[in-house]
Amino acid sequence: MNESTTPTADERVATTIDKVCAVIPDYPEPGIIFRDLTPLFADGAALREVVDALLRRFEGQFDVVAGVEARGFLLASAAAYAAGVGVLPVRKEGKLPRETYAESYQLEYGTATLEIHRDDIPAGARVLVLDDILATGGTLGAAVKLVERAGLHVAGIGVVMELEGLAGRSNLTGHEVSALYTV
Ligand SMILES: O=P(O)(O)OC[C@H]1O[C@H](OP(=O)(O)OP(=O)(O)O)[C@H](O)[C@@H]1O
Ligand SMILES: Nc1ncnc2[nH]cnc12
Repeated sequence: MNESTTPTADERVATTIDKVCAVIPDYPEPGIIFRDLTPLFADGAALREVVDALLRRFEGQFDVVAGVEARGFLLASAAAYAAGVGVLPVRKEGKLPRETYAESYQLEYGTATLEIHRDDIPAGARVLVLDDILATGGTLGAAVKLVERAGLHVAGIGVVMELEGLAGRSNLTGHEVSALYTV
């Protein structure tokens, strides 16, 4: 908390996230503490608060918003609409019909591959990459590599929640990473 008694916008958004996030032990497998943000997405005021907070941190620094399938799509399309820019969908493998770049990665509970179309966004565009959670950073690390392989510039990375103990930032060195809430 800051020194005055009035919480800042960032403190308020962190309180909102803390209040609405559901914590599910042993999902999807034993030993994982799953942080479920669907109650946040279901709450119009909370959704607006987090999207506005993410946009505030990167105002004027991006031309397009990338969202990582699936939960990142919810944030990216809302943010892109509010900022008046387009969306770059970073998809799980096998969903995009034209030529793609692909990157495989590990996450807290498995492995996967992400893809983007090679030519959806003009080279040189500044991309804000959004997702709900930064855990090991495997997912966002792969998304960043894809954006760069497409000749685009990563303007920054925004997440609602960072699971600090998993050191995901180590997969994202050299990039500005902003988390609204850290646990
Ligand atoms: O930092 P990491 O260890 O890579 O984990 C974070 C990723 O895990 C979750 O996605 P998930 O792959 O479960 O897919 P979903 O969005 O389709 O549920 C989450 O939405 C992030 O994208
Ligand atoms: N612990 C976790 N909770 C929710 N989503 C995740 N993605 C990776 N790890 C996660």
